[in-house]
Amino acid sequence: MLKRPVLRHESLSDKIHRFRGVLLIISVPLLLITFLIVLMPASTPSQSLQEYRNRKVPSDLRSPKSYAVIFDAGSSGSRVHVFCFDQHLDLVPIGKDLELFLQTNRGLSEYASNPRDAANSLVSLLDRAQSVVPKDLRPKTPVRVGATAGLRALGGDASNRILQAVRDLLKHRSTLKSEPNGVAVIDGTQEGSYQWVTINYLLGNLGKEYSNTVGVVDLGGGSVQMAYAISDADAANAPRISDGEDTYVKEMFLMGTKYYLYVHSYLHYGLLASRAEILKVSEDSINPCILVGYHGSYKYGGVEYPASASPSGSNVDECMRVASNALKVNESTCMHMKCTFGGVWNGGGGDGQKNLFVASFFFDRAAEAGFADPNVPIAKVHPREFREAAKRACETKLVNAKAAYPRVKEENLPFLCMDLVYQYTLLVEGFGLDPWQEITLVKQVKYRNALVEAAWPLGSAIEAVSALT
Ligand SMILES: O=c1[nH]cnc2c1ncn2[C@@H]1O[C@H](COP(=O)(O)OP(=O)(O)O)[C@@H](O)[C@H]1O
Ligand SMILES: [Ca+2]
Repeated sequence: MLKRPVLRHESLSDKIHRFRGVLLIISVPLLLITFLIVLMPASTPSQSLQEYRNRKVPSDLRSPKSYAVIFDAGSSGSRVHVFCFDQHLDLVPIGKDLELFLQTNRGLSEYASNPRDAANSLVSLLDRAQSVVPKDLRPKTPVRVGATAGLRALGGDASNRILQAVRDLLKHRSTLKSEPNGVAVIDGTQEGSYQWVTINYLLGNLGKEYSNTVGVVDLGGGSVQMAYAISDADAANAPRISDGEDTYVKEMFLMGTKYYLYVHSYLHYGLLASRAEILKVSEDSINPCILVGYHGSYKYGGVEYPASASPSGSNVDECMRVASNALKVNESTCMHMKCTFGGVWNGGGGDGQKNLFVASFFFDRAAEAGFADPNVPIAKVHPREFREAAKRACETKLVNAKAAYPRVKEENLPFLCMDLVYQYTLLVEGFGLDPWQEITLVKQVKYRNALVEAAWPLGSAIEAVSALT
């Protein structure tokens, strides 16, 4: 035991001399720890997921449950997902469901000139999300806000001011744990790879060989992503990219397995953005994709495009020609072995792409057009069904459209032929799929007898939670 110091003035060197034994005992382990920290490689989030699954953490050292709150600030609406994981990184119920999922139908980018209103549009989602996380776990529960194509396209100052207002909101209105870069525009590559993780996690594919995983396509309002696992050899031969471009191949460690993911996101080619691209390439305001009887305009990203039907009505073949021009399928030069569209490498295909899970607007429009059952979360279809449905829609007059398509929202009716043609053209001419190949349209995936949204936030939650230990 240390002796009580006597009350007298000692010089620093006297003190060091007197406590040299203690100092030696303390400094040796400290030096050792410092040495280890310096030598340890910085772990990436995906590495930590592998470590998380492989490491045995004594259960008394960690709370048995970890929550994650993920906001998806999409171009056409904001959503919040709350997940709860056990120690094995399996989802456990929150109430009677496996996730809390809520949404608004106005994206943050629609409040471009008013960052405070943008942030306030998340208040009700935040309050509900926070209320399902037990109070004592809130300060340990990561909260992320990932903004996608809407803020990506808005860019610059306006986007930064909105993100800052959202950070302020989280700080003042919640006790959840903010991460340093937790409120941000996520890049398309991240969005695509999270979507791949979500679907393959829910299907129980993580940890299997790459050839037993499924590929994903996610058609949002502003952008569309494709992601699938490729072989080591294909990854090694992937085209080099120049500065400023997104890399094509992302390396991920998941459940003890290393994957090479081919990922690409096409900004301006989401379903709502594509309407603007299609209207831009038709010579005048007359467009062969618009239902006869419509004379008006289409507003996207703060710009208004004149949009009117041709007197002879919409026509599936002519509309396909315009859609194909909008995709620049044949126009741009392909510098790689094979391209999708716009000069983008196609990833080489292979086993990781043979099974495709196609999400978001593909499912919605197929259900609205009547060839996917809206009450079942998954539908197996063929790309040609989009063309067949398009043909029927293109032949419909606007006056009859409401009765023929009761599920379609009023504002989308004039564009139904355009949307279905675009979806077919994107799959077949853009991504090069065989019109007769079976694909799976997916809204939700069944996981332990409950349904979970087939969207990227779960992939982000898995990453956030695995980085906690
Ligand atoms: O959690 C989800 N579950 C099911 N569908 C979703 C979810 N999140 C987004 N979607 C689909 O994506 C469409 C809109 O895309 P979003 O607004 O996210 O555009 P973005 O991804 O281009 O930013 C929605 O209409 C819906 O079909
Ligand atoms: Ca989205």
